[in-house]
Amino acid sequence: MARYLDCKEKGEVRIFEDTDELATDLADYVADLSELAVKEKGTFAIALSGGSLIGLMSKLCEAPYDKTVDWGKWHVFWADERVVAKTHPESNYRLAKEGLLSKVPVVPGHLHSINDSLSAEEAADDYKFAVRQLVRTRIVSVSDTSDCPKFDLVLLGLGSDGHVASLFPNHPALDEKDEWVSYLTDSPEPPPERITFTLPVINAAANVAVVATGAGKAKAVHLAVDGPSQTDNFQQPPPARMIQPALGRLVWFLDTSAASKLDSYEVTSE
Ligand SMILES: O=C1O[C@H](COP(=O)(O)O)[C@@H](O)[C@H](O)[C@H]1O
Repeated sequence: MARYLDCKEKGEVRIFEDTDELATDLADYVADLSELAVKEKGTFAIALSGGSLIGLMSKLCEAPYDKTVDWGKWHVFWADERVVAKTHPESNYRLAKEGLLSKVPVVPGHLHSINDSLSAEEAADDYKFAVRQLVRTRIVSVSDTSDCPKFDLVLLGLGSDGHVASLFPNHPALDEKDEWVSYLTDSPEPPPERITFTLPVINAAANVAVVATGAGKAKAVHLAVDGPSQTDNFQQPPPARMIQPALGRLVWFLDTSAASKLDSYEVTSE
């Protein structure tokens, strides 16, 4: 049975007994947002991350979602990508293609992956240009408060160091205020070359979900949701704590292990 915790500042926190229950709720959540966006504007612009998130989305390939989701209206982006060939084992595109996108009828031309023949810097510029074209043609909405794209949903994983997308603790990419896409050549986790949506873009989304499972993520979840204490001595809040959609809705999907160090929420329903 899932527990739902609510906090005005840090969004809704959903805690599940196991990853199977989490995956079922996550599939419902994505399918509902897809239906709403398609009804309202004719497309669903979703940004995926890599890592364990993709395995947790696998129920979307199964009944009823394989038939009920309007896959033809999906436009898929990557919140972060490793600057490697699309066939490389570290490619987030490859992970999503193999684990999800090759199993559902998404239109191949609606998969907005990076140009993997460019350098990290060029790939970031190129991706920003590609997103800009899709904002111009209204495939992706525009934020009500800035010139940023407003994705219908940005799905994020969470690193045990608190990173989201490829926004790592104390990295200068976290300070980016103007660019939509940043590049890294010094990622603390391999591979070193990556591109990532910046905080202004993630925080302009209509919906952001952070998905984390396992005890290895518990400290990062606590620091992101409850916030660091003074004794934690952080130069800067962990990246996941900086996910604060301006007008959008933030939902955390956690299993009990990842939620086990949370301290500051009151259970509102069961
Ligand atoms: O490097 C990355 O890590 C995060 C977290 O991955 P996980 O396997 O620990 O869930 C992921 O969200 C991000 O997209 C990826 O590039």
